Amino acid sequence: MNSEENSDKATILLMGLRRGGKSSICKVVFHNMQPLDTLYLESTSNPTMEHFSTLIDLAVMELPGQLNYFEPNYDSERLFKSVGALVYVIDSQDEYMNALTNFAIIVEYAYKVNPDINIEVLIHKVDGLSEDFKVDTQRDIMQRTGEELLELGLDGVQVSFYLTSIFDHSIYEAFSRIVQKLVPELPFLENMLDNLVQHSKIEKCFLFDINSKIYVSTDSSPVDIVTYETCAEFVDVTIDLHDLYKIQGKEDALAGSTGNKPPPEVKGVSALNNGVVIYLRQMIRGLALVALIRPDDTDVESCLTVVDYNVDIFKKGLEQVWAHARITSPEGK
Ligand SMILES: Nc1nc2c(ncn2[C@@H]2O[C@H](COP(=O)(O)OP(=O)(O)OP(=O)(O)O)[C@@H](O)[C@H]2O)c(=O)[nH]1
Repeated sequence: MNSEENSDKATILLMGLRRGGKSSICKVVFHNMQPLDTLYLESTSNPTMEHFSTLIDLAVMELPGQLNYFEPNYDSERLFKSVGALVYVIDSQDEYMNALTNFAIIVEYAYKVNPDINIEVLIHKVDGLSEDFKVDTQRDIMQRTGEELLELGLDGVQVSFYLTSIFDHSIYEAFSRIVQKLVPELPFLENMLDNLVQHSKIEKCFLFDINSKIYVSTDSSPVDIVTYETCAEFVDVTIDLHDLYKIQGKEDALAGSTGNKPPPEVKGVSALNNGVVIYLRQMIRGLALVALIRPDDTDVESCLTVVDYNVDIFKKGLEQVWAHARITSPEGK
């Protein structure tokens, strides 16, 4: 593991006991694998590291459940020092007492070598639990974790908990919040989005990473999971449609008819049946802005003209702020 390579990246460390769901989470969120296909994933035996670039250069490292991080020839200190967030996956469908003890030991060590580390717990595979049982499990895990940490004298450590499953949007929502904590420009971005919302009859907007459907920022109004799902699905639909035209574009290029025109910007607008208009525009660095617009008594055309104008300004703002920011991913994702 080359820590020089990732020292300037926001690194997320994914840990947990065997079969907890770590590889599945990586494959589904970052590689668009269908959730059911994860049933056949082999157990991971070596640490794996993946790099992604959105607004920040992000690395996600998965440590296999059977690895002993504290054996002398494993450089855990260097590892934990270079990490922005420790994400610990707990299988909620399994007996989790061992996981909680293991988690507390890891937190004790991680916090000692890196007090700035964000500690996040995914109470995972909740698709198998009834609504009541979900709440009980969350309460039980939070309480027991608190007790374990208290015993180690770590009661001041902040831990965030998320209920997740790869079979719905909860895993994307959790990762969005985890990644956002690692974006230093977040308050500034939120401010820009709030400005956009105020001046454009927008109800809610998200800045999505197109590949993973993680949102790297949103305006400051609360996020409702249904709204997030609608917007994430609209990203998929718009990109699929755009890809159809991309093939057409390639054919035109072969026929020599497109010249040196830049590729067309991805854009999509659609009316939902509750009077809301959903709007998508491609931004920089593989991002897309998705907004829910409520035109009310204004006519839709003039409302969209204003939105277009304001989104242009927002995009220029993003370009200026990130013009000198480095992007290192060779794949340019
Ligand atoms: N029901 C349900 N099953 C899941 C979920 N996420 C993962 N699984 C299943 O859990 C099993 C183990 O998943 P892995 O991703 O291989 O677990 P891991 O933590 O990477 O395991 P190791 O590589 O052994 O450390 C697989 O059969 C997945 O299909 C989930 O959200 N819900």
